[in-house]
Amino acid sequence: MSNHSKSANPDLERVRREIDRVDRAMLDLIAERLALSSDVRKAKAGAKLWRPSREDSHVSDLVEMAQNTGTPPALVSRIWAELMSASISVQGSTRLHFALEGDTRANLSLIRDRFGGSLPVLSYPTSSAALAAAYADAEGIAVVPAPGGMNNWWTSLAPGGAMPDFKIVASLPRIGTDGWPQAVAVAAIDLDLAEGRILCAVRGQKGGMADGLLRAESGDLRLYEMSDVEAVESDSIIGYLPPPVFL
Ligand SMILES: C=C(O[C@@H]1C=C(C(=O)O)C=C[C@H]1O)C(=O)O
Repeated sequence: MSNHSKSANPDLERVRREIDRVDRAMLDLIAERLALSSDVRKAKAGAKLWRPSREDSHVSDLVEMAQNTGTPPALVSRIWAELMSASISVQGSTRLHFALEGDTRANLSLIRDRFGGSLPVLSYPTSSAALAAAYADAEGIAVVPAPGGMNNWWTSLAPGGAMPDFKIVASLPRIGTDGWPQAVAVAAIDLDLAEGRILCAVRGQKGGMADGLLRAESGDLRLYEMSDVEAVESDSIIGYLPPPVFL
């Protein structure tokens, strides 16, 4: 395209050429990153493609590195959400199955912030429908409202429930909150327990769990957030949320 301001504003032209140079370099780096993802796929050989704990700790490291340059954490999280989902979509057929109450537009933007725009998104009227669809899908991820209040779907993850190998594995939003998330992602993934929040479902503990933060209850089941893995019965663990990344 011709540019009439070319000679009129040499400073602007110079800066634009610099931006073009940076963008070309980024394009090459993106291609290089996507190519590495195909190598990861081969190396994984049958294991689950999506590793939320790797993604969250990676974004957390990047946010820390970006502190020196003033790049906003939310931007780092969103850009890498796009890059990582793109690499998963290159790798396989991961799909998101969501049921979120309230404003559809706000819910979709919550999902986009965590998963980017590359993965197929299917919506369902209820959390249990979204969970069932994700459960029946080999690489499915359910996105449902965080446990608490009327949200009792988590009881099916508890011992004796219908989906004992399903686990709560990620918080939405990923960053900007130190409290309980708005929504969580649930998938059949082995947990990598680290310095985060361990979620346990226990039955009939009337007195509560020492050091546990009660997050939800339904019938005689209670969901506690624990910080000490040593204090937890391993078969009560129904999820793990990474340490929050602050804005
Ligand atoms: C590439 C991998 O697979 C997925 C994609 C990632 C990425 O693009 O950085 C990170 C974690 C996984 O969800 C990996 O496990 O490293």
